[in-house]
Amino acid sequence: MINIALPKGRIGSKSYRLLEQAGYPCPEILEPNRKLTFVNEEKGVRYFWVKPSDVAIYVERGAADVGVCGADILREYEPDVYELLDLGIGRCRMCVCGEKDFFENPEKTLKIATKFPNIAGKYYEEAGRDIDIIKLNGSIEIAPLLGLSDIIVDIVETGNTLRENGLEVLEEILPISARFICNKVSFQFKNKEITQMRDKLSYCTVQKMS
Ligand SMILES: Nc1ncnc2c1ncn2[C@@H]1O[C@H](COP(=O)(O)OP(=O)(O)OP(=O)(O)O)[C@@H](O)[C@H]1O
Ligand SMILES: O=P(O)(O)OC[C@H]1O[C@H](OP(=O)(O)OP(=O)(O)O)[C@H](O)[C@@H]1O
Repeated sequence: MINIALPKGRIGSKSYRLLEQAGYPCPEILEPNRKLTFVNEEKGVRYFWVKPSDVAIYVERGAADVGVCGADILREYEPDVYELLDLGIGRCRMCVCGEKDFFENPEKTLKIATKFPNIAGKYYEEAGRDIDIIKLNGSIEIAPLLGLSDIIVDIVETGNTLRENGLEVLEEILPISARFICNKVSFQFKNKEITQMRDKLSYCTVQKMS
């Protein structure tokens, strides 16, 4: 049995559809609901729906063999897992954003609000910039408007949230998409099944792009 952790939320249904196309359906799953685990005995898979930021924890600790996780989470928490495939869904960008007329004073500590302190910290560390990171859990775009921070480091997809709040992208840090990840021990002991799943997913991903 292969245990698969899927993220609830934005990329949840898309991830499941890909797995379904790859030949791993669970008849009971229509949309994520209050039941959080689903088994398809015939195909030998068990799905779990968990918080997007928890997928990597389940996989790293072996509670799930494989999972679908955004590259933002992987770069932020750096879990000890294998990244087997870029699934090409959940595309967005990690960016530095600020007010349109933002002027950076290099003499002053730069205040940065973000959900991603590790990504933001590393980015500015490389530039040798003196920074103060303010960790928030959501509605990051409000921080510069209220003077809590000078800028933000956050995910940008359509850019609508930035526009609606009078902000813009100042710099792009990294492109993001969902990845198929795998527990290191499972990759050794369930190698045949997991490799087969990766290959079938890869085929579906390529088909989707062409
Ligand atoms: N506009 C977007 N905003 C945030 N994440 C996005 C966006 N577009 C794609 N993603 C991807 O979708 C993943 C899941 O995002 P989602 O918004 O469902 O969860 P979340 O609200 O960030 O998680 P949590 O509930 O744990 O706070 C992200 O990790 C990212 O890789
Ligand atoms: O470019 P866009 O398409 O507007 O998407 C980007 C927005 O979506 C995410 O927030 P989310 O909706 O997850 O809410 P949050 O404020 O609770 O993080 C992200 O943090 C941005 O605020």
